[in-house]
Amino acid sequence: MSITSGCDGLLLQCSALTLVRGERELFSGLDVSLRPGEVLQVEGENGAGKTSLLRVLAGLARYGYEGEITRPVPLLYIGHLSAVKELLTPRENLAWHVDGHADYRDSDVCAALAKVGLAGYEDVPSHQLSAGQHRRVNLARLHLSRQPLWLLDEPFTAIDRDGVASLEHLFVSHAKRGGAVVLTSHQPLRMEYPLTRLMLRAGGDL
Ligand SMILES: Nc1ncnc2c1ncn2[C@@H]1O[C@H](COP(=O)(O)OP(=O)(O)OP(=O)(O)O)[C@@H](O)[C@H]1O
Repeated sequence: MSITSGCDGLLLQCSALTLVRGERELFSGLDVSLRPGEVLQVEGENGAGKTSLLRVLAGLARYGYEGEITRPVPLLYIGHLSAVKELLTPRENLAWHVDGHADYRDSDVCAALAKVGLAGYEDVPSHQLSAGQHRRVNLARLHLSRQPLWLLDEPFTAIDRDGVASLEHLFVSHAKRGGAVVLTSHQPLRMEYPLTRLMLRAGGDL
């Protein structure tokens, strides 16, 4: 995969971001910029605004915020809730996500499922999968991704220790290829790669 960034080398930029949910201002004056090769971990206690921030950065929230956000490159957002359709199999779920990209083959889909440990589960109805296997179906999208920027909300939820290590390895590979990753997580990352950390504090302090 070759990755092209914006003209100033940025994959994402937001300036003076203020986020309001309900009656509460979650934070204000937040500046974030992502360059090729960066991994940013967003931290903070429950309710601090991590999911809200990622959704705004992904362009999924149309109101409730002020500030300027520039997204010069395609991005992949994977939220913390399961996007897996229960009536479809893992193979059908992934195929649905890449629908419209004629150059993805069924073998690519199966290879992505194998990389997240789901070889042999391709055609099992998704409602028969465990919580961690559901999560892995979602995360298999990373192996098919051509988007330079990944925004991942709690990617390690329900994932076992080996799965977490594989994901960390995948993030580092993506960053080394010139991509960037923003992820939320309550747990410390163990990857041997420079990490930028952003702590959100409930009440608005950054
Ligand atoms: N649609 C909404 N309307 C009103 N308030 C909301 C909405 N979505 C989120 N909130 C509130 O915004 C705050 C931040 O929520 P958010 O989900 O971004 O936090 P978080 O840091 O991701 O939390 P967690 O670690 O528990 O996942 C919470 O107080 C939540 O109740």
